[in-house]
Amino acid sequence: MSATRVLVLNSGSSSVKYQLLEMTDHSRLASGLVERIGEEGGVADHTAALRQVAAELEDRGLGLDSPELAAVGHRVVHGGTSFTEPTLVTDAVLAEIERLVPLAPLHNPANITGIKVARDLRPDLPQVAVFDTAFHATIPEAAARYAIDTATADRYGIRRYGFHGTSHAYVSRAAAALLGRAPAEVNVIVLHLGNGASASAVRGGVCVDTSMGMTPLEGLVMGTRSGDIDPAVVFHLARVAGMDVDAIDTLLNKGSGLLGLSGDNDMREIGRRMAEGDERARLAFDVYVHRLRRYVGAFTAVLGRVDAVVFTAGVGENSAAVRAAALSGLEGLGIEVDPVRNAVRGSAARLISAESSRVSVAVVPTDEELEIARDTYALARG
Ligand SMILES: Nc1ncnc2c1ncn2[C@@H]1O[C@H](COP(=O)(O)OP(=O)(O)O)[C@@H](O)[C@H]1O
Ligand SMILES: CC(=O)OP(=O)(O)O
Ligand SMILES: [Mg+2]
Repeated sequence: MSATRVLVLNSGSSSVKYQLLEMTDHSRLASGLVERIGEEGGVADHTAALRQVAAELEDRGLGLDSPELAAVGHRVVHGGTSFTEPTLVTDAVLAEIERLVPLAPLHNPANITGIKVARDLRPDLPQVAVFDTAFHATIPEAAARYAIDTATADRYGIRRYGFHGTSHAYVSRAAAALLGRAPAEVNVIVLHLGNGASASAVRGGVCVDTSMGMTPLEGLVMGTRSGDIDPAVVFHLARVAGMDVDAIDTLLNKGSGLLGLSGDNDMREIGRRMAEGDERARLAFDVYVHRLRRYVGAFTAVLGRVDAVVFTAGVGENSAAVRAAALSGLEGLGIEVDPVRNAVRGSAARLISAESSRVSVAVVPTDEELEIARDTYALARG
């Protein structure tokens, strides 16, 4: 029996998502989610969560001991400058991912635990790390550098890395396919709007800019993260409000964004409240879409010529209101959304631009797990 299956593990700060994929036809054999890790009513920690994943697969006759399993692919959020491609995990690779923990304290520790548990269960199996940052490694220095002292920046790894790379890679390719063209021929702005959110500018299949920075805090307004903010706000909160660094970190990462503005981090809830005339919800929505429009303008300038603006992830795939509002008034940039097409719901990649729009506007469902599985399988097969 040949091994043609890949298990994908996406360990987040408080959840573990998994998918088991058959790579000959890309069918999904199993998928699931363990939530509320470390919270009341949830499992104790990531080790317990991963053991639960293994047990769930075992119960369905799809356990990690299956000879059909070719490899395990792990989403690793931060690869720093060390990892720009999917990488077979060795002790040295694991040590380097650990060294990068200060750059992604919420994410990398969970990813490391996932790798260790899977390796303990199947030491003979290739474990592959697929990095959120890798697709952004092509961003030129002019866009990746922050304008701070170069020696300090280099010493502490301070630069733009970018995240959600597997999604930006998958979606920019799928958008080219939707336009019936090769990725090398098209310039695309991808708007990945999930709980975390980021925009990227992709020129001919190569990423040239992105909104997230050294960490996943910069850029767009997110569910609980502020996105762009004057860095002096941090000094002000420390000096005037007397907050310590950890409290400010928590405020900006977990208590800001839609949640901070309105009390709700879920765009569906914002929509419901807006329909009832709730002004805080309206303001949160307006701040969210204003930031999006700003990045579309900026990345239009970065790319020079834009063939498509593409919406993806939970909000991007489902919220016609966000899509319409974010791109309203951009006729001058050749961007026009067709209201009827935009209102159509569905799970397929689709165009929502008007006939007269110079730039195509599309909705393309993302599939980070499939992208990770493909990268993993390619590497495991050698
Ligand atoms: N029908 C919908 N309308 C508006 N927003 C939606 C809808 N369905 C899901 N969302 C939003 O998608 C977000 C989650 O996106 P998702 O890509 O699943 O997140 P994650 O980053 O956790 O993978 C939620 O905050 C939710 O507000
Ligand atoms: C990097 C990042 O923001 O990931 P997520 O959207 O899963 O929080
Ligand atoms: Mg997601």
